[in-house]
Amino acid sequence: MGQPKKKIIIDTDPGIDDAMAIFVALRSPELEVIGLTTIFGNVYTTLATRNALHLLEVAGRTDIPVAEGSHLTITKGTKLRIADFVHGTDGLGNQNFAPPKGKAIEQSAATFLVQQASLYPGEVTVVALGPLTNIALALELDPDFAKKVGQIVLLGGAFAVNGNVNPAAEANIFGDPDAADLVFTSGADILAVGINITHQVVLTDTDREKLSKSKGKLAQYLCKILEVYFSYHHVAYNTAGVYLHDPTTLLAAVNPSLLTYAEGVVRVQTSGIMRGLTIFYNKKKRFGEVTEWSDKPNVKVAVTVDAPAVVELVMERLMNS
Ligand SMILES: O=c1[nH]cnc2c1ncn2[C@@H]1O[C@H](CO)[C@@H](O)[C@H]1O
Repeated sequence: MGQPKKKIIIDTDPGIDDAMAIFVALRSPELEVIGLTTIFGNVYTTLATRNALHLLEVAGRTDIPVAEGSHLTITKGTKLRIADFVHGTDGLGNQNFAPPKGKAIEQSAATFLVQQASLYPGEVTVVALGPLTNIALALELDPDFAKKVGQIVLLGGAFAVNGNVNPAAEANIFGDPDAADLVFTSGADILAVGINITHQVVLTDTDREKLSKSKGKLAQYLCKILEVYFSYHHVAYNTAGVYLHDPTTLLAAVNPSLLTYAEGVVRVQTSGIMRGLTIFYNKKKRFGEVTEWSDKPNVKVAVTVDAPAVVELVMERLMNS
């Protein structure tokens, strides 16, 4: 008998790298995926829900519930920035798959998150792969959510590096900076994986070729949808490979020793030209005056990653899938 499986809920905006992360999760014996919740980001929320249901059907895991998340930011903002230019207009590499047969459950994402965290206090890990609106709504819905949730492992922020939306902001934080600031200062056990980490984790053309030789159904499926993601990286970053944002974050939840992290306070810039900027206070200086970082709870921010080990794990779990 091994360790008990870690219960996880993946909050997701699928998304090509989300699809990879979901499949890696379903192929990780350490995890029990107890639900998917959906959010806008790579696509609008309605399409994120459709894609989440579709991916579970592809993987033969329609037993896993999907709860639809917010269509608006936490401040009821409707002007959303959608990264369809990264993932294709359908979010899954312009493959125009048939609509899923299944439906989302009645509960909203926030209600589902609160319910599961209350059902299994301290045991549920939320892996947040999109803007943090649903998590912030869960915190608003239940003031004890921060205490009840086991850990929130989130893909977000650009810590001491440029963003990917603009030099200041990373896409998930930019998607809902007010929600992100609420989550970072909530007191929950948070591990943030920023693009300072995920830009080190590259799936190369050679890896993709290897994946394409796999007989696995999921590996074959991913090779199809990856084309658009590779083209975008080639043009935008001039790389012969793609960044494994979401799979890296998922694996951080499986095996935290793939990363090292620092502890301190994170605040998010919510307006102006640096909207979405994440600033980490490392607590090295004791400031004489009260700052916006004073008396806020610590979070963990990843600072190094064993990138070859992450790529190897992703490949290993997908090759036989
Ligand atoms: O250039 C980009 N603009 C917007 N979103 C992006 C870009 N590159 C990747 N992502 C998406 O945003 C998250 C990481 O920030 C990932 O989910 C990734 O798919």
